[in-house]
Amino acid sequence: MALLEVEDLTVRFYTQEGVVTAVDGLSYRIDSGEKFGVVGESGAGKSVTALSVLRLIESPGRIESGEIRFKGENLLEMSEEEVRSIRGNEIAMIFQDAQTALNPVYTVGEQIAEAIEHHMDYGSAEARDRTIQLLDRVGIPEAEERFSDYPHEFSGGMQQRAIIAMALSCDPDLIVADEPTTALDVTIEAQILDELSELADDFDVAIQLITHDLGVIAQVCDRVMVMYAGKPVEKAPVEDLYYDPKHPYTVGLMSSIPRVGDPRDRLQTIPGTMPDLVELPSGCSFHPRCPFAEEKCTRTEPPLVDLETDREAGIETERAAACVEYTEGLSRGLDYTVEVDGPVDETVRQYVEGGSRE
Ligand SMILES: Nc1ncnc2c1ncn2[C@@H]1O[C@H](COP(=O)(O)OP(=O)(O)OP(=O)(O)O)[C@@H](O)[C@H]1O
Repeated sequence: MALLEVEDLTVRFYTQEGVVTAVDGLSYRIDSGEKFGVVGESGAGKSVTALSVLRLIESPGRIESGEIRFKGENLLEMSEEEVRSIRGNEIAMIFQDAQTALNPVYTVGEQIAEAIEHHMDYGSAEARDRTIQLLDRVGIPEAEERFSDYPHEFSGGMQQRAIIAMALSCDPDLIVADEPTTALDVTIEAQILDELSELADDFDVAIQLITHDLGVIAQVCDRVMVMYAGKPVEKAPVEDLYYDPKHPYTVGLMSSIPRVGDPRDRLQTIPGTMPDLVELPSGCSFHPRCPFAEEKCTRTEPPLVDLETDREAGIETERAAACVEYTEGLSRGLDYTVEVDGPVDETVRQYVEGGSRE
């Protein structure tokens, strides 16, 4: 059984500008111990998806429909109390901004130990020992001494490590990590991603990793879902996505990953911006930005198609894409080639060695 199954999830925000459909009929699954990536530009609906899984959508937002099954139980039908006991316990979260996750008036160690005492029913000495072990395990040197440091005495990278320790402290089954390393220096980012990936294996915890950066996905994830304007446009095992992307938007995201020896000194981005979610373009939402778009793309909204069965993709799908090419067929087809130099999971490291991000 999958650990998490999201089925046909729709989330809307009722704003003064109109009704924003931030997530639209989204389905996916994450298996136990699996590292699942969600990627897309700003406004794709990645964070809203993550907040839905934690049942943290607040007014003016509303989960309109769908099911979110965690270990077979629909989170959307649970009482607030039941959800609270799952949150932070069986499902932990890591957000981008360490400052909001760590309370400045308590020491780092106290905060983690308190979470352990609260969720795991440990005594204070045991909780302290476990905290020190965890701080050490996430790569904080002299963990015993650093237990009594305040958050401001930690560097940004160390704060993020402490947050990872906090997330792991209650032995969760799933960690939802939303842009966990975006605020960090590129070299530190690569180190922390490596460790996160290793820790997930060691602790047998699944990860839903949210990022706008396919290089980050490459370093950590097994499978990936690419989102655009609230919908999945492609789902694939990470290697397949890199070597053989099926959706033009994925190809656009890939061209913004720098590579070693690449003469470009700035990231290429996909021309145009994410559409207004109150009023999406007709047909395929990506068509105004798609270099392969034809007239028919303005008429038909392509469903996510399972590329192995040619049927509409369900939550179990391994390889799927939502492009007119896979339903009606484009008259000129999708004409691109992809060149990947070296193993996929070294992409990030290569570019760290190759130069700076800007
Ligand atoms: N509190 C809110 N009020 C109104 N609209 C919201 C709210 N939160 C999200 N939205 C809408 O949902 C859309 C998707 O937001 P979401 O944060 O999930 O995007 P994202 O893919 O995570 O991008 P980012 O990387 O910028 O966080 C936003 O563009 C916005 O229109």
